[in-house]
Amino acid sequence: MLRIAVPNKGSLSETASVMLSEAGYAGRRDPKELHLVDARNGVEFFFLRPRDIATYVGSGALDVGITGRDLLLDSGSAAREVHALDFADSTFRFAGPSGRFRALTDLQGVRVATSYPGLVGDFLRSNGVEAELVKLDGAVESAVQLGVADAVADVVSTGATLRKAGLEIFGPVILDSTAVLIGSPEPRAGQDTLLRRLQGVLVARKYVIMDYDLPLALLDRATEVAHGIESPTVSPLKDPEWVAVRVMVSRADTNQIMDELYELGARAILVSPIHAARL
Ligand SMILES: Nc1ncnc2c1ncn2[C@@H]1O[C@H](COP(=O)(O)OP(=O)(O)OP(=O)(O)O)[C@@H](O)[C@H]1O
Ligand SMILES: O=P(O)(O)OC[C@H]1O[C@H](OP(=O)(O)OP(=O)(O)O)[C@H](O)[C@@H]1O
Ligand SMILES: [Mg+2]
Repeated sequence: MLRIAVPNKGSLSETASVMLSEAGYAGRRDPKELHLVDARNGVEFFFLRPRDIATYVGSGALDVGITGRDLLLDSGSAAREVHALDFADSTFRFAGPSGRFRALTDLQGVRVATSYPGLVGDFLRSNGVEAELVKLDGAVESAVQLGVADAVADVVSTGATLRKAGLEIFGPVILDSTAVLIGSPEPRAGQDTLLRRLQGVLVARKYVIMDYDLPLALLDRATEVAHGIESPTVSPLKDPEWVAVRVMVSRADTNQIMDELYELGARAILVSPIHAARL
């Protein structure tokens, strides 16, 4: 049985569970449940703190897990990133009081508060900067105001938390992070099925199906507007001068593509969601 680590709390927990459920796996009924056997799918779930997941997977105790790329790198564990899962996107940045710091080198000799000392320590070392790391558990943005640090290094999404604390981003991007599927150093049996299922969920979220009718003579030009993943499906209509076309398009581009196809001469353009996919 494939043993899968899933975040039990925090920013990653809900979306990770929704993705697994869309991928056809059983979900826990009680949020306090720590272990769940899904015999039908041949997998076992362990609900753990996201920060600990890389440790379990890297040691080989569990086969795969869902965590943040930033947490994986911070852990220093031997687990590897298998695939990005495209949620909980964030950047990891340095920030300080407005105008106080400009460049990374300004951090030489100062106190930097973070809950990710592994990640930040590695970054500073590899850039030849020596700073004193102040390890905190969370709410790192308050550290400057409260006088325990001169700057912070933390997760930034909208930037609202930094702004409220009177801090300003400076220096290079430490990391672009997202939720990731991680695996133990040696790939495990059953891992590929989980990966394919999760990829199917990502495709279903990212793409829609577009159907439209079109004069056959315009097919090449319509294919330039929406070429699909491989090639559009083209079916005959009763009128021999017209065809029905089916193509996958990016959800984000849907309306722009509909406008362009309509301008070209396509009619009866219909868009439907994809519930599941295996490409
Ligand atoms: N505001 C945010 N937007 C996007 N991703 C975030 C945000 N906050 C945290 N993350 C991501 O979530 C992961 C951290 O998970 P964690 O469980 O610590 O979340 P949390 O909400 O901070 O929970 P906790 O309150 O227990 O610290 C990291 O990968 C981080 O990049
Ligand atoms: O850029 P923003 O959209 O404001 O989001 C970033 C904030 O969100 C997270 O905090 P969280 O709420 O998880 O609290 P924590 O710092 O105590 O973990 C993160 O640690 C930042 O503080
Ligand atoms: Mg947090």
